[in-house]
Amino acid sequence: MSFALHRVSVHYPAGRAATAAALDDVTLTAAPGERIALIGPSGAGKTTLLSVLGTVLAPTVGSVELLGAAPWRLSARGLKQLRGRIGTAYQAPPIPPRQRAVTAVLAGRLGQWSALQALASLIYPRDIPGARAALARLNLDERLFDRCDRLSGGQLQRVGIARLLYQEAGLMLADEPVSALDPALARTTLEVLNADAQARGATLVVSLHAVDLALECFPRVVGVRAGRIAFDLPAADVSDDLLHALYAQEGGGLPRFADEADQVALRPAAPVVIGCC
Ligand SMILES: Nc1ncnc2c1ncn2[C@@H]1O[C@H](COP(=O)(O)OP(=O)(O)OP(=O)(O)O)[C@@H](O)[C@H]1O
Repeated sequence: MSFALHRVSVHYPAGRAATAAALDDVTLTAAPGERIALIGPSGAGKTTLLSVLGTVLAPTVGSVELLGAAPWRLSARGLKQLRGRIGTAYQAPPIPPRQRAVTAVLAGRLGQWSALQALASLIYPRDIPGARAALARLNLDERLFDRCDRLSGGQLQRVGIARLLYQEAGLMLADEPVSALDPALARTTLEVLNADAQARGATLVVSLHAVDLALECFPRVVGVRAGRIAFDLPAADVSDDLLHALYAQEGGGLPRFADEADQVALRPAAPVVIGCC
């Protein structure tokens, strides 16, 4: 098993009532190599779920197993090692503004390097060809030595994804990783992530605002609503009715990347041609 969440609930310490748990009794498992899209309305709990999978958050209730380990029973050293095997790409990558793209990408392996190696790499990047290759997969290698505060939002997202690729984690997580990219680039980028996970047998879990990208690019789609799993299905089995129920509170429109004019027919009548993944 790549991960197993059993009856996991998360209550943020801000003093919310028990009925407003960010995650509410969630059970979810994935085998190695599975590629999963998380979809659901704003506030549904997608980021919270990814935070539990990334060991950023411990559940208030329930058990978590990640890559064969129970993270919250590990020693500090064991937890650090586990975190080195789990990678996350963020919508707004937490990269120091003055950091160069090469250093930001190499940071993907900080958890796998000794403190000395990590420190030395901050002074002189220790694997420039590796960073260049990761950026090249996203057509960004010409920005290798650029400072991150001189990149656009979309370029910065791709640096964050290059860092995830460079890490070669067994469990790859991404929270809205292509929100700043145009549709064509978003699809290509998701294709790269999927291909990487497939080639290495890694598990990939990606939250997406755009339902059409989720259905086109991922074999398994998990709908999250009000902190619960609304459905967990092969993409081909996700019906328009399920999607409209998932997004009912959003006024009926389904969030998608493709042209906004076509809000009604989310799914083509014929099977989706997966130009993506
Ligand atoms: N740090 C926090 N403190 C208190 N409540 C929080 C915190 N982070 C999230 N929440 C609440 O937890 C619930 C789930 O939030 P979460 O960010 O996981 O949803 P999401 O599905 O990722 O939303 P979005 O698509 O808008 O990013 C929401 O009700 C949110 O208000």
